[in-house]
Amino acid sequence: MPVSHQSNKATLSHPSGASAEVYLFGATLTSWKVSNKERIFLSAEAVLDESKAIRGGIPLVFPVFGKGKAPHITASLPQHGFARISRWKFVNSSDDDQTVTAQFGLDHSMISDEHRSLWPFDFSLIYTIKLTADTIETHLKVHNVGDKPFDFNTLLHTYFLIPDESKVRVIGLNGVDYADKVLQQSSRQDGEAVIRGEVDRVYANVKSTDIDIHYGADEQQNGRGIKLSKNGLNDIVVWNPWIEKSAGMADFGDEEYHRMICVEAGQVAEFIALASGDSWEGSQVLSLL
Ligand SMILES: O=P(O)(O)OC[C@H]1O[C@H](O)[C@H](O)[C@@H](O)[C@@H]1O
Repeated sequence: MPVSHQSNKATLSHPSGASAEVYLFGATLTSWKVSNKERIFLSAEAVLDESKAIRGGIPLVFPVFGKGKAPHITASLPQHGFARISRWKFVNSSDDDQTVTAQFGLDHSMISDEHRSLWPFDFSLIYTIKLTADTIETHLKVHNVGDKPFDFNTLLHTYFLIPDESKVRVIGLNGVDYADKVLQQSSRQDGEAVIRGEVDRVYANVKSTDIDIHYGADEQQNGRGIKLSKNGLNDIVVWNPWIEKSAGMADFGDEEYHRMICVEAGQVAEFIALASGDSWEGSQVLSLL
């Protein structure tokens, strides 16, 4: 079966051997394997019992990035919103010669009463995952099905599994202005982004559609890296928690920062306003470099 189900997750299997795993909790993609190698980081300490957001994979940020700021209505929502901590439903699957597709859905009737009272809008999200022999696409559609407009942020918070954080290079951000959340200042990227300490940056309006994550280590064994191609998503967040933040996270191993980098495509620098009846779409395709 190209798409098989357990009570809490779906597995996509491509005839080439590529595969992906998606938990209904958050519609969090937790694994993407190509050539028998895992490409996505999932913490060994991740909590998978639906009591908190999954640490790793591709958590879906919606409708707010980080903590919302008063007086905006998202101010009382949990960090990164409710989509990643809500149970989605499986919508359907299909496959043809090239592609295995699975769709997941979340709407206002499915979130907790608390979240619905804090964010009282009628919305529908459709998350489509398309797996080919050597790529994976994750596509989000947001539909305002109510009679009031709403604002939202969204982000595909992708954790990449990398061989060595000290060697990774993120290319495609040169000359882009970013908010540095560690130094609490604005800067402009000069050349490639690297990890030499805690990094938490929001790059706004990234013109390049392609962001290349070069592993820079053991190419023979690991491959060169991953290309992230974004569509309809303006911003890129780069995050590595480094030593102290890692030690402070219960669901993240102290040394795991060596083996991950988050490069996250989304709409977070500004809210998107969605009028009644309107919809919005954004996606990314991951491929091997
Ligand atoms: O710990 P979480 O709520 O999952 O957030 C993890 C990280 O997400 C993003 O990358 C933010 O820019 C970071 O500031 C945040 O620490």
